[in-house]
Amino acid sequence: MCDKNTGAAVRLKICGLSRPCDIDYVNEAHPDFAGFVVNYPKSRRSVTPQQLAQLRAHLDEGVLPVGVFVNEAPELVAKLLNDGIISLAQLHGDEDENYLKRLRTLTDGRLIQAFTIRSEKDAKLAMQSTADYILLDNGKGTGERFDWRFIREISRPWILAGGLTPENIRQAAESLRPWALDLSSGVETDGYKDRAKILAAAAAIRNMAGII
Ligand SMILES: O=C(O)c1ccccc1NCC(=O)[C@H](O)[C@H](O)COP(=O)(O)O
Repeated sequence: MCDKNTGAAVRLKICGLSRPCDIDYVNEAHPDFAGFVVNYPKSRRSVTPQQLAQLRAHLDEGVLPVGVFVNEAPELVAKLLNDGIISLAQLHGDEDENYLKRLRTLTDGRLIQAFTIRSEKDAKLAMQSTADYILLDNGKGTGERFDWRFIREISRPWILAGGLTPENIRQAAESLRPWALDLSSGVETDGYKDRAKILAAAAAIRNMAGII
């Protein structure tokens, strides 16, 4: 069975929020998910768990906060889920099935596992994840697409990420029919989230409702 996103509108995730004004922008645009890169100083988008809690407190109900983690201690990921600071955890490092198993003993929270897609084999491997959702990406917020030809049959809900912009998400949604689209660099200007681009992405998604 090819479980593409048939019928239902595609969901939108805006990722890499780090400033109070970024929260204002997503509260105005109302995507389905708002992503925060947590405890990963190599990223200019990284926030501490304390900053995450402060930012998240101002997020509108209905925009679900997602913590993005790179090889984080499962205890911290579980605590943020169990305390309701985040609604989902996105695992964006080298987390394996043992890591997921350990995390499942600590929390019932929903998990997204990210995969870097460099070949058809990578895409096939992603299908085997026991996470609730898989996210297919070009890396870690690189702003670049992976080769979409590597994606064939996807028999589970999946999130498309990497190099998406307000201008190309319609084509992406129509041709690949993912469950959700994830944008970060594509809604930034000079390295910061851009209100107009976030609103344009949300408008593009709304205009697609009923089309894909
Ligand atoms: O954004 C980062 O800096 C980052 C760092 C470490 C792990 C993940 C990270 N980003 C994940 C995302 O922002 C999205 O899931 C996705 O990669 C979108 O990327 P982009 O191509 O920039 O739109």
